[in-house]
Amino acid sequence: MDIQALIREIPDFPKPGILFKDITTLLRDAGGLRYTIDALAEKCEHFAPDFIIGMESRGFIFGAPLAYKLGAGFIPVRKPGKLPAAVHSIQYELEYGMDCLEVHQDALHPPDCRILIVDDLIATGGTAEATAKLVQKSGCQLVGYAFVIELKDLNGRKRLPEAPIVTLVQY
Ligand SMILES: O=P(O)(O)OC[C@H]1O[C@H](OP(=O)(O)OP(=O)(O)O)[C@H](O)[C@@H]1O
Ligand SMILES: Nc1ncnc2[nH]cnc12
Repeated sequence: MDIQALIREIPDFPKPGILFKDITTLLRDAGGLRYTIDALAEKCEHFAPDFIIGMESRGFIFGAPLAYKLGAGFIPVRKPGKLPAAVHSIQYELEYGMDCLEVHQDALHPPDCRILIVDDLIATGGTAEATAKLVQKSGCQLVGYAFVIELKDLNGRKRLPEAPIVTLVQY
């Protein structure tokens, strides 16, 4: 299936010069959504993750159903002030600004568990890099990354700590 045809492009959002890849048009297409989750599952099965870690908010949309399909648990990484228990925090740079991510301190265990990072899109790689640092700090095994979309010109994959990267659509 051509899922690229279901991803809408919006120029100058949220700032001038950014060509925004809008996944809402993919998500509302039942066949497109199912295909996307199934394709991610097929490409990620061999990672045999114990947990998928997904970043707020678009990482939740793909991370949770992928965890369900792979028989893994799901760990949310959230924007500041949203998680109720003690957190680890990390600051990171976006294609269009700075942000911070948090994860529950007691979520990443046992120390030898296998973690797959999942998000909708990799641009500069800042979000995934920050999440990888949270995983590595915990001592858990980072087994891979999976993204629906990769913006190749931004070279995000160069910033990621060593682990295989799966992407479905490249621009
Ligand atoms: O590779 P990067 O340059 O870090 O950019 C990619 C990140 O940017 C977007 O999230 P955003 O922070 O816009 O939040 P959202 O998911 O809540 O829309 C996207 O969902 C990725 O998480
Ligand atoms: N160009 C882009 N489109 C959609 N989400 C993004 N996150 C970072 N850059 C983005």
